[in-house]
Amino acid sequence: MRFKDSLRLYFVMGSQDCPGENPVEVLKQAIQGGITCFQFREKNSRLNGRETVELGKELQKICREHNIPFIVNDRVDLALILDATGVHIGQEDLPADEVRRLIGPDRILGVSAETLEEARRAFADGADYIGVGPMFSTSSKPDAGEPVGPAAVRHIRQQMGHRYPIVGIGGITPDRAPEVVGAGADGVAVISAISKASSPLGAAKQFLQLMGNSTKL
Ligand SMILES: Cc1ncc(COP(=O)(O)OP(=O)(O)O)c(N)n1
Ligand SMILES: Cc1nc(C(=O)O)sc1CCOP(=O)(O)O
Ligand SMILES: [Mg+2]
Repeated sequence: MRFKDSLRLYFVMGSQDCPGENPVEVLKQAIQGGITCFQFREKNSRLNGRETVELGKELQKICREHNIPFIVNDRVDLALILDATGVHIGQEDLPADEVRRLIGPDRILGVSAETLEEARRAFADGADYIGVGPMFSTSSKPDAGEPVGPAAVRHIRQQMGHRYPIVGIGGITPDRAPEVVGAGADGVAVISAISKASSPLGAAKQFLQLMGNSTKL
């Protein structure tokens, strides 16, 4: 499977995203439901460094057992400690070209991009894929800006062509996912619609069912 195909249903989660639930169980269910990639995003959480590494190891093990790419958000140090598949960084994080140097050629590098200029720069700096968002309003990331909508994906895709992997993120629910892939994204990245669903397994299934064979422009 090409990495691009792993972006179809990209689940992003940290312990802060599933209050009252065990993140390990949430991830297991999401995998049963069919997620294709996972990002460990421990952000403003209550865990200390050691607890973060311990949780990361548990989640990484489950991903390995199911052949799911395991991406670490923001932290190159944690990605290296966990021997992660890759790392995802945003525009306010370390520069993408420096991160590429640190992680080497074989790990996956994801970079957030809102505009065509940021998208071009990300790929020039060594990104394997970009995360474009927020697609819709979101309560999972208080510092996310105004929604850029699927139109931002459409614009980047039309200008850059089909070679570049793109995932939409932010406020995406199963019923809105087809708009995002219809605009040209390879897939959707999702926190709360899976982590806070009464059944993460059912939610993941619903995403895949509704996206069906929705194709890119
Ligand atoms: C797949 C994906 N896309 C975008 C983001 C957002 O990254 P960033 O802008 O650095 O914000 P934080 O996630 O660090 O709050 C992402 N994490 N994943
Ligand atoms: C982590 C993240 N990044 C965003 C961006 O726009 O770059 S929006 C976002 C939060 C996504 O969570 P939910 O699926 O619950 O809306
Ligand atoms: Mg970040």
